[in-house]
Amino acid sequence: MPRAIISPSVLASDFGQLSAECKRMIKDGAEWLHMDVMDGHFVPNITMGAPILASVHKGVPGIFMDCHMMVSEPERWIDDIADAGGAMYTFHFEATRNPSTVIDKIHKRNMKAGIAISPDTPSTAITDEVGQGADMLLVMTVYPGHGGQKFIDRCVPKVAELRARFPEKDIEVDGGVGPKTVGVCADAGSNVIVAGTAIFGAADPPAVIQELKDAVNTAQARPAK
Ligand SMILES: O=C(CO)[C@@H](O)[C@H](O)COP(=O)(O)O
Repeated sequence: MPRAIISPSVLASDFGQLSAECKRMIKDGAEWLHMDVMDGHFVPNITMGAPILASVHKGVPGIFMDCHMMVSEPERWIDDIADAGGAMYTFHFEATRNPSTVIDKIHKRNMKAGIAISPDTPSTAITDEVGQGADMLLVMTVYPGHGGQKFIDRCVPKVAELRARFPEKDIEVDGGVGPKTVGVCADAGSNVIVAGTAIFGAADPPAVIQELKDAVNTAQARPAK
């Protein structure tokens, strides 16, 4: 089973202090930083693009930028994000007709490729071929576009379905995930946990990061049913 990874969503952070907040998260125990790139078209919100990512990459040595591309034309930004230092490029299944082509292009730029599904997309939309070609599968547990939303429970069985088909892949969950909801995600087989509000809004962020990691490690240590 892949290792536990906590990827704080910087959407909930103080954008003016982005590099400092990313540095703090790494010090507090985060493996990755989840960078929410929104284009105002695929989702009803605009956040940041390659120039900001490049600046964060420069200011935070060793950062693994887990770039969640909530954009309409995922192929269009691959070069820019690679040049900015992106490590993982996760695009939405709903935004392309050629997921395998997008995955190939991401790999050609030496980034890991993730494919995301929104709450209304079934996990079975990700074929065995597409899933095997990707490095990570992202199950959105809120509708993409904003931080601070309520976790949607009905998305959890999709994690289990994907874990059964892809035992070696990273499976990420994102949206409304925190100490109260991480357990069901980890039990279903998710090992990459994105949390924004739950970490950035906490009185003790390192404790929350540890709690999320423990939930994944505990679920993985349980004997298979
Ligand atoms: O991409 C998104 C939402 O579109 C997520 O990354 C959220 O930003 C996570 O924030 P919380 O739900 O944990 O506050």
